[in-house]
Amino acid sequence: MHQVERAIFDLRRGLPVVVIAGDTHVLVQATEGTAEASVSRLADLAGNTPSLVLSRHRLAALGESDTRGSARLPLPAGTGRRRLVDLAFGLSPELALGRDELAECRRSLAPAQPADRAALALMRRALLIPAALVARVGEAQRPAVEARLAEGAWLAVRADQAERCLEGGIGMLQQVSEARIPLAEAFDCRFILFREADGLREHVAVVIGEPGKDNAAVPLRLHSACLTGDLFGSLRCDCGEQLRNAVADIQALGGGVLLYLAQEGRGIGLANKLRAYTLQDSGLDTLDADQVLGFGEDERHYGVAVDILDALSIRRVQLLTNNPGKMAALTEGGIEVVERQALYGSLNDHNRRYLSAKSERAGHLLDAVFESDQDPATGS
Ligand SMILES: Nc1nc2c(ncn2[C@@H]2O[C@H](COP(=O)(O)OP(=O)(O)OP(=O)(O)O)[C@@H](O)[C@H]2O)c(=O)[nH]1
Ligand SMILES: [Zn+2]
Repeated sequence: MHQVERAIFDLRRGLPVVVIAGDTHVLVQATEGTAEASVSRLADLAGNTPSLVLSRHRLAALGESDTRGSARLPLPAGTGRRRLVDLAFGLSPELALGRDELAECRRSLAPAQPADRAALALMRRALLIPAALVARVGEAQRPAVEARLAEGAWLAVRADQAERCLEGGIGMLQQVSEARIPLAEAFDCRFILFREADGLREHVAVVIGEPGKDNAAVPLRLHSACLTGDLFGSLRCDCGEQLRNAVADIQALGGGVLLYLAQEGRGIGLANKLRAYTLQDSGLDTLDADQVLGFGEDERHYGVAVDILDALSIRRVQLLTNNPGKMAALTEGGIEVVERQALYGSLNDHNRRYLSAKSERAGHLLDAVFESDQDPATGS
């Protein structure tokens, strides 16, 4: 997997990487941050017309609703940066491209090959827009590509390894360091830092008190990072309040654990969350905005949380959440969720639409938040 990690860095820097599937070498490059002439440059390097690999969520946003997987769209020669962005993550591709051209694009879609799926997995892991420029390397260009690999200018990764990069290195989490940190809401706290095998992401377990002493279910909060809400108190979400309430609730329950997970923006990363916010300002809700960018409604994987709980010898929990998906993920990972405790922030004019989309479309258990909102006795 070492090559895969290095490839992720190259892709984030805008360099091409070579994905090898069987006998085929495919040049892969990120779509975001591409230069005007990227498509023709890639065509020259590979000796073949590049395609754009789009996720099934982006395809759905383009009106291709019956697709089951990602697909590859051949790009006309001379496709420029603007057109690439319109196709990969533009808000109104039918306006930008025109209805007929969009229909033509949809007709020319081809099912994704292993190298294409590997390219998309790399983009996701790199927290880039999940759309990839790909070009199959022709026979004539192969020696030049191999020369660049040999001199270390480019990296090569195997498609099957790259496809697995989203799984993380299961069971390879490293417990790195820890310290006592008293918090305003809970004095007796230890912060324990865990690093994923590839060194790309770090997660923190905040252990409050001495949980699990008496074999009781451990009060547990899985909290996905939200820089804007947790740190700055953004009113667009309820994360900051939930974070502080979770610490206070765990303390009141006699101690437990809060996992602060590096899953900014439900796993799409801060750059994409900011893009999604801008899309929401033009009328989309939180799920549709992520879909325009090519993401599913929730891109988080909780394998890392299960690994941390294993490292802390926690098997039975009382989970503080409104998200049934978190309960299911823990159960699937072999953790017994004995009980759920709701955990709310408060409603305001800026987060109302966000919370109602989570409640109505993503199945989060937030009825109580909206009921109290409508209750005249509360004055809100
Ligand atoms: N993509 C995206 N992510 C968002 C948006 N608003 C908040 N988030 C992210 O959503 C995540 C919320 O995390 P949590 O509060 O742990 O999880 P949850 O799914 O709301 O579930 P519970 O709070 O446990 O009920 C954080 O990673 C935020 O950064 C948004 O509009 N778009
Ligand atoms: Zn938030």
